[in-house]
Amino acid sequence: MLPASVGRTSACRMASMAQQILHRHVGTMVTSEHLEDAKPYDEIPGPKGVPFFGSLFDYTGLGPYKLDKLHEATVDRFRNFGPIFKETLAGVTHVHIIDPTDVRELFRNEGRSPKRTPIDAMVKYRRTRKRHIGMANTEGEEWQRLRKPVQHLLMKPQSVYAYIPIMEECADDFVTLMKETQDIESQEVPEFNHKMQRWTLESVCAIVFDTRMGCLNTGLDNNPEALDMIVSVSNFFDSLKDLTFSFPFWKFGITTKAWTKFTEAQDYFFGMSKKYATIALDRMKSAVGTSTQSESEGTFLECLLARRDFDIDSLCDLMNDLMIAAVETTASTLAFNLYCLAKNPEVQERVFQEINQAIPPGTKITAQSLQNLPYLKACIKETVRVFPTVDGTNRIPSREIALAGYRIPPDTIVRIHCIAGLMEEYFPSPEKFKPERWLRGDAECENIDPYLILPFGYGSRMCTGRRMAEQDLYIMLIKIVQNFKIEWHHEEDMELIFRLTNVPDRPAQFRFVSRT
Ligand code: HEM
Repeated sequence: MLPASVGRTSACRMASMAQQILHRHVGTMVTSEHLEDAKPYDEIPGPKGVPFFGSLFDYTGLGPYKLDKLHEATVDRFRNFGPIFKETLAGVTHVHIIDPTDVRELFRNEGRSPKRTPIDAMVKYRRTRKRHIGMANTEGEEWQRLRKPVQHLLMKPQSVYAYIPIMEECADDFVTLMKETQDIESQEVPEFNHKMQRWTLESVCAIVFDTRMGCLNTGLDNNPEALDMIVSVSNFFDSLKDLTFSFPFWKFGITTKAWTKFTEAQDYFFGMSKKYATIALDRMKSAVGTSTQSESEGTFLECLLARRDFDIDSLCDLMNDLMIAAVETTASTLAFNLYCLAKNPEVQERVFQEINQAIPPGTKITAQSLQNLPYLKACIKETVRVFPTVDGTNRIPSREIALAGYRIPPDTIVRIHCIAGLMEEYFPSPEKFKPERWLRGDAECENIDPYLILPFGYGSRMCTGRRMAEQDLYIMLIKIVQNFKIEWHHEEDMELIFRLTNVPDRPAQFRFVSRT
């Protein structure tokens, strides 16, 4: 189930890397306090490359790697160069780290307003529309201002529990859609990848837009708004990929087909956000005096609208950012989870038994019942280890620090990888799908370094949607496992490919055998 390159390196290179890792854990730990002992930045190893382009050609047909198998290339780079390497691609240099000691050190030095690289195409689009570049792309005090209210509404467990009923409603509708569209003979659900995206879109909009869009209705033709939203989301991701992986004409103001698609999709999102924000605002105005209007009571949208420090356009951009960040990541994570359950029937059976006990058929999901699903949660963790939907994040330290024994000057882009779980140098028997290792009390669990696998990033700038995504996944998996036995009846395994995030490399055509 693991990518082919894992475990392919020579024994000699692996032994040397294992030695380095061991030395770094038990030997003198180089931290920023040890800056004076650290080697110069220029000595950080890495591929040589050519002027300006760097090692870009390694990822084209001319080189050893494939861009859509970026995680394999990165594993190989770490094996060749050790736990830190430096690489230039098209004029931009990144330092890459993987060792938890270095990851901890970097986050320890990230300061109150951690800096991360923005998505340039989104910044350009927002600037052409004379709007704010958005929380995920901004930094400093402005980032803090935008993040604070969202943090409160999306990261506090109590706030996220309040979304359980609406998430359950969406998950029930998704199962109904599956049943209505399932092919009787093959028991597959046609276009299942696309349907999973419709589910995440419906669920995130139900919370952020405060409305049920109807993306899970069978007869979408009668719902042009939902249809346009689905098409716009898909156009947005396709065009963002085109803009990222081809020559950036858009940076020079040249309009291409991809740029037009990209801007039209976002104009559509903005229009929709404005429509639903206005509806909520009108509702709040007409309710003045009859209900509480506060920053902590009401729906997600009402709480944000009640704040005086948010103008309506910034709020709409924030709604779009949340929707964009949620759709593909959560849908791919669901696909990989279903795949792991299908490939490991005994694990699936244990999940089924646990769900049956915690949430007997016919009962509603509650915050309390979600506490009683340790094995399901361990399964999700194990799936994310094997299939990291987001392969990492980055930070740009504002002062000089030392990582892996090298000096890192301020403003260097340091990429933190989330693929250590695929490497035997860091993770025991990585080829085994073993949720048990994440169960509290398990000897292996106690030894997993908390900085080894950070699928949602870390610190004050970690994923704002983490709790929401996890809760949505628990609920969706509960519903699917309650209703179906999931089977993978194809000869070939599912793998991940890089498309900005890591997504399944093939249609997620499972066989769903009804349990009723
Ligand atoms: C399985 C699903 C998801 C994964 C794996 C994921 C992963 C990530 C990661 C790795 C980051 C970077 C964090 C860092 O730099 O430390 C991030 C940022 C972010 N995510 Fe997620 N995410 C997921 C779902 C969601 C959802 C559902 C939402 C919204 C409802 C969301 C909203 C955001 C936002 C707004 C940021 C930028 C935060 C900031 O810059 O302050 N994500 N996500």
